[in-house]
Amino acid sequence: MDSRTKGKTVMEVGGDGVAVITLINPPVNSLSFDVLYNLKSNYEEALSRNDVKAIVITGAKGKFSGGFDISGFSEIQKGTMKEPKVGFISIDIITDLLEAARKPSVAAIDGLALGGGLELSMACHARISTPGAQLGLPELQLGVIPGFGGTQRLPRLVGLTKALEMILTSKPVRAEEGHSLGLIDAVVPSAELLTTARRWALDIVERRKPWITSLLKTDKLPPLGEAREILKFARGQTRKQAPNMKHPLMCLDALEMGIVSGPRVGLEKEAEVGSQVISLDTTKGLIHVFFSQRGTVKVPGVTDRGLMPRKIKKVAIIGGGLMGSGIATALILSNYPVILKEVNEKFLEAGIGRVKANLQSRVRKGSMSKEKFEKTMSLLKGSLDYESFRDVDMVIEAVIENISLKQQIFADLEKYCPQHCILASNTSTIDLNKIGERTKSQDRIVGAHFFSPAHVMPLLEIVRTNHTSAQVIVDLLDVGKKIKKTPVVVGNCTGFAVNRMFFPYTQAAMFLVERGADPYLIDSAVSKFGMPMGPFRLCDLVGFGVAIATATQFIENFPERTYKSMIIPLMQEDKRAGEATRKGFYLYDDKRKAKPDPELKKYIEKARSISGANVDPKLVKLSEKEIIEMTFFPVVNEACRVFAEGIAVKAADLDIAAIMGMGFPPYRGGIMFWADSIGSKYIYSRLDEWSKTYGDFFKPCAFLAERGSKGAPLSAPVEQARSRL
Ligand SMILES: CCCCC[C@H](O)CC(=O)SCCNC(=O)CCNC(=O)[C@H](O)C(C)(C)COP(=O)(O)OP(=O)(O)OC[C@H]1O[C@@H](n2cnc3c(N)ncnc32)[C@H](O)[C@@H]1OP(=O)(O)O
Ligand SMILES: NC(=O)c1ccc[n+]([C@@H]2O[C@H](COP(=O)([O-])OP(=O)(O)OC[C@H]3O[C@@H](n4cnc5c(N)ncnc54)[C@H](O)[C@@H]3O)[C@@H](O)[C@H]2O)c1
Repeated sequence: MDSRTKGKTVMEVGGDGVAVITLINPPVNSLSFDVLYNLKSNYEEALSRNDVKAIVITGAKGKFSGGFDISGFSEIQKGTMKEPKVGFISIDIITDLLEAARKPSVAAIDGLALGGGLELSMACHARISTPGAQLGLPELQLGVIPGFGGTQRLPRLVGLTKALEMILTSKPVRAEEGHSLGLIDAVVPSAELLTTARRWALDIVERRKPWITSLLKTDKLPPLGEAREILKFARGQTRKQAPNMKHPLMCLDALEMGIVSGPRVGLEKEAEVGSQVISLDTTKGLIHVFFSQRGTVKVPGVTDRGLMPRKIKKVAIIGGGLMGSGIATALILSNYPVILKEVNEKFLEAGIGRVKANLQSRVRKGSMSKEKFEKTMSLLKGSLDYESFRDVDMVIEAVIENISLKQQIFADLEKYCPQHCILASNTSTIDLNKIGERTKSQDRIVGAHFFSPAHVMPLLEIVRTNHTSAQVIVDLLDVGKKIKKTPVVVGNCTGFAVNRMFFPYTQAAMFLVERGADPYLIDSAVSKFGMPMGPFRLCDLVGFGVAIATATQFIENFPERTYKSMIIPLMQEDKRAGEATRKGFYLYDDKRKAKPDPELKKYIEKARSISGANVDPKLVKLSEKEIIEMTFFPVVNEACRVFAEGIAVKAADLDIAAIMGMGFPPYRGGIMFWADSIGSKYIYSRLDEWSKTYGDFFKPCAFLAERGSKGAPLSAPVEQARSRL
C-alpha cells in the first residue's frame, strides 16, 4: 500500500464469474476516499468485463466496515482535504454505479457494518451476515448524518419506526435481529460466508433469488399521513432530548423528504444536509471526542514500551459502602472474582446487599436474566480479615476518606498481599504518597478513582505518583477496558483532574448567589448549556457531607483561590444536607422531584452577612451567557493549571475527564476544546476583569495569562520539561 494512501480494495474474479471486492483499511476497514475511489474503479472494471456476472463485497480480516473514515471529517473541517462534489459518493458511485448496475451485488458481512459500511451493504441487492455481526447507523453520535443513502434505504428495508430508532439512538442491532427485520437476507457461519454470498449473487443472476433494489422498495413504508405523524413525534422527542443540536433534525428533514417526494429527491437532500453538518461546531466537538476517547489509553512513556498487561485473576475490595459496592458490581459484571472486606458482619451484609441490589435492578429492567444474576453474584465473597488476600492480584481500597485509616490499611496490605499485587485506592482527594507513607511498595501504589455510582459512571481516573510503575498502569488500563470504563491517566494532586477542575464551578455558583444571583436561574442556565444538572442540584445529589469534606481539602491545599461560602455549612447545621434528607437547595418529594424552596433565602442572607458580601446589582441581573461564563471560565482556569502542571498529559484527556466525570456536554468537545472554541484571549480578559473587581478566586493562572496574551490555543501541548509526568 502506498504510504500516502489510506486503505485500498482488491478485486478477484473467480471461475464462477463472481468478482469479490475486499475492503482493506485496518483496523476496521473504514471507507476513506482512497478506498471509495478504488471501489469505484473495481466496479467500473467488473461491469465492463465479460467474465464477471455478479459482484460480492466483503471486508478483510473479519470486519466488513466501520463506516466512513472519521478522520476524513476532521480533515475537511480543517481544510486539509477537499470534500468531493456533493452527492458524488452517495449518488454517483453508490446509487448510480453500484445499485443501478446491470450486474447484481451481494454484501458478505462479517463482524460489523456500521455507518457508511452498512449503507454500502444496503445498496447491494442482498446481504449475508455472520452471527452476532453489529449493524447500525451511529452517525448522529458523531454529529454527522448517514450520508451514503442510509436515510433513504434503512426505512425502506426495516420500516420507518425501526429505522428512526436505529438512527436516532445510534444503537446497532445484531445480525440475528437484522435478519428478522429484513435488513439481512441470511445469517451463516463465518466459514460459509463467502461461498453463500457468491452463490446468492449467481442465484440473483439466474433469477432464483429476487433482485432487490432497496431504494425502490415501498412495502415497509407507512402511508404518507401516518409517516408524517411518526416523523412529527420523532422531531418533538429529538428537540426535547437534544435541544442544542441541529444535525438530528436535519437528518429527519432528509428522511422526510425521501418519503414525501421520493428516494431520489431524498438522496439529494441527504447529500446537501450531509455536507452542511460537517462544519457545525457540535460536529467538530463530537468528532474530537471520538478520537480523544480512544487516545486516553495512549500514554507516552507507558503504553509505548511494549509492556503487556498481566492477568488479574482475583481482586479484593476494602470497604463495602457506596463506592466499594459499586466497584465490586462493575468487576463481577466483567467476570472478575472479588473479595469484599468490611469491618463487621452487619456492614459486610449491607455491602453485599448493595451489590445485590445493583444487579437486581438489572433483572427488574430485563437486562439480566435470573441465572446470570446468580452466576454473577457467585463471584463475590465476603471477608472480615486479610487471610483471603494472599492470592489476590489487585486490591482497591474504598474506606472512608481518612488518611490514618488508609495508611494503616496499606501497611497491612503490604504484609498480607503477594509481592506483585497492585495496591489501589479510590480516594477522591488524598495524596497517594501520603497513603503509602508506611509501606515500601510505592511502585505498586496507584489511584483507581471511580465516580459514583461506580458501576454506572463511565470514567476511571488512574492516578499515578512519581513512583508508580509503568507496568501497574498498563495493568489498570487493561482492567479499565475490561470493565468497560474509559480510563484517563492523571498525576497525583489534591482532587486529581476531575474534582480539581470542577471544584471552582460550585464555588463560582456560591459566589454569585451570595452577591444576589438567583440559584435556580443559575441551575437552569447551566442545564440549558447542556450539563445534566446545575451546581446546586448537584450539591444536593452528592450530599453536603461530601461537599464539605471536599471543600476542606481545597481550602487546605489551595487557600488563595478557594471561595469560602457558609451557605452549605449553615444548611447542614439545620440538618438539611441535600436530597438524602429531602431538603437542600431544593425540596424533594417522595419521587425525588425537586422544587425550589423559598426558605433558601434565609441561609443565603445569613451566609452573606458572615462573608460580608454585598448584593451586586450587576450580578443580580446576569444573562444566561454571563452565568455560563462566570461559572465555567473558573473551571477552564483550573483546567489550565492542571494541564500546565502536567497532571494531565494531553488537553484532550481533560476533555474526556470533564465529559465522563462531570457530564460536560460532549457536543461542546470537552472543557479545553470548548475554551479554545471561545478563544483564550477572551477568557483571559474576562477572568482578569473579574479578578480586579471580585478578587483572587477569578485570577487567571500564569499559563492562561501567557496563552491568552497571544491568543494561543489552550490545548496546544505543554513543553515536556514542564510536565510532571
Ligand atoms: C462525505 C462523507 C459522508 C460520510 C457518510 C457516512 O454515513 C458517515 C459515516 O460512516 S461516519 C462513521 C460511522 N461509523 C462509526 O461511527 C463507527 C465508529 N467506530 C466504532 O464505533 C468502533 O471503533 C468500532 C465498533 C468500529 C470498533 O470498536 P473497538 O472497541 O473494537 O475499537 P476502537 O473503537 O478502539 O477502534 C479501533 C481503532 O479504529 C479506529 N476507528 C474505528 N472506526 C473508525 C472509523 N469509522 N474511521 C476511522 N477510524 C476508525 C479508532 O479510532 C481506533 O483507532 P486507534 O488509532 O485508536 O487504534
Ligand atoms: N461517595 C462518592 O461519591 C465518592 C466518589 C469517588 C470516590 N470516593 C471515595 O471512596 C471512598 C469511600 O467512599 P464511600 O462514599 O464509599 O464511603 P462509605 O462511607 O459509603 O463507605 C466506606 C465503607 O468502608 C468501611 N470500612 C471502614 N474501615 C474499614 C476497614 N478497615 N476495612 C474494611 N472496611 C472498612 C465502612 O464500614 C464503610 O462501609 C472514600 O475515599 C471517598 O473519598 C467517594
